[in-house]
Amino acid sequence: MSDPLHDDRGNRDRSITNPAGQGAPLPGHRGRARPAPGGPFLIGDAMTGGYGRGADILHGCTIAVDRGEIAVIVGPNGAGKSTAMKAVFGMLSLREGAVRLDGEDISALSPQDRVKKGMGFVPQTSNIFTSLSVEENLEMGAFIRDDDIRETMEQVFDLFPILREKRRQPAGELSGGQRQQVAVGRALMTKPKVLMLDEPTAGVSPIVMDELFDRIIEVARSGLPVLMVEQNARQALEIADKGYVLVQGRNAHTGTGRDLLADPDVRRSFLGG
Ligand SMILES: Nc1ncnc2c1ncn2[C@@H]1O[C@H](COP(=O)(O)OP(=O)(O)OP(=O)(O)O)[C@@H](O)[C@H]1O
Repeated sequence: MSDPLHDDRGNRDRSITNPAGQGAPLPGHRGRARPAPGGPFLIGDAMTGGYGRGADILHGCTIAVDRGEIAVIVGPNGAGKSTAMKAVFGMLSLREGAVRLDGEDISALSPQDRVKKGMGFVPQTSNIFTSLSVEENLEMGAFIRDDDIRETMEQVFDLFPILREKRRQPAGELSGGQRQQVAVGRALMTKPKVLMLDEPTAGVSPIVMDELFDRIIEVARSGLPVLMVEQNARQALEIADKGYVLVQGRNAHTGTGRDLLADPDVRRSFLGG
């Protein structure tokens, strides 16, 4: 049992405490997880709202992530998972509820201003520029910065070594899993304080999914909280410190990943028994 990432059943260790000396600090690194002084680090609190003038999609829905955590949002198709993420990122206006980042109410800010406040958001689709090279995509990711971005780019290449190898290739020529790495890397280029991922493993093979999850764990271990939506509920809950099951825009179940995986109700309704 010398591999720190696996337990004796071959499962990944879900704790995200940074083992001493392991790995270089990642973009947004803030050291070891500290307890939150006033509520979660990022919270979309009791959010109610929908798109434009349409009917409400979210009904008092709450999602949050704390420092040092991976929080995962799961639920059936159309449950409002992506909508909840978009609401936290400021892409739809809420009729009720609030979004707070590090204790500050940011509900009135535009998505771009939320990026400046430290949100890194990777949307589900159209999350890279296919005609630009990998390196150019990463440079575009740093658009809000006017300091030297080389160190951050090196950190992204350390996290995703294949991107260093393919840095001059058009991103559109990469495999699905590699494109997702570009998308996550782009978000990391802003040196965010929290990373939000909408279905980072959409359309990739189980092996690639596992690898992406490993990298996401590594990001979280570096001290950067990760809030993500996932279709692969069981696998995602296995790496989640906190899980939210949404149904029809409402919180149906909330708990640690482990608790939700063990909950007979959750198992029956969402995990196929
Ligand atoms: N841009 C939009 N304009 C209007 N309605 C939308 C828009 N995007 C999503 N919806 C509606 O909001 C509801 C929730 O969709 P959403 O994409 O948030 O669900 P989801 O849980 O992420 O589902 P999936 O797993 O299928 O992606 C659906 O009824 C959908 O039709």
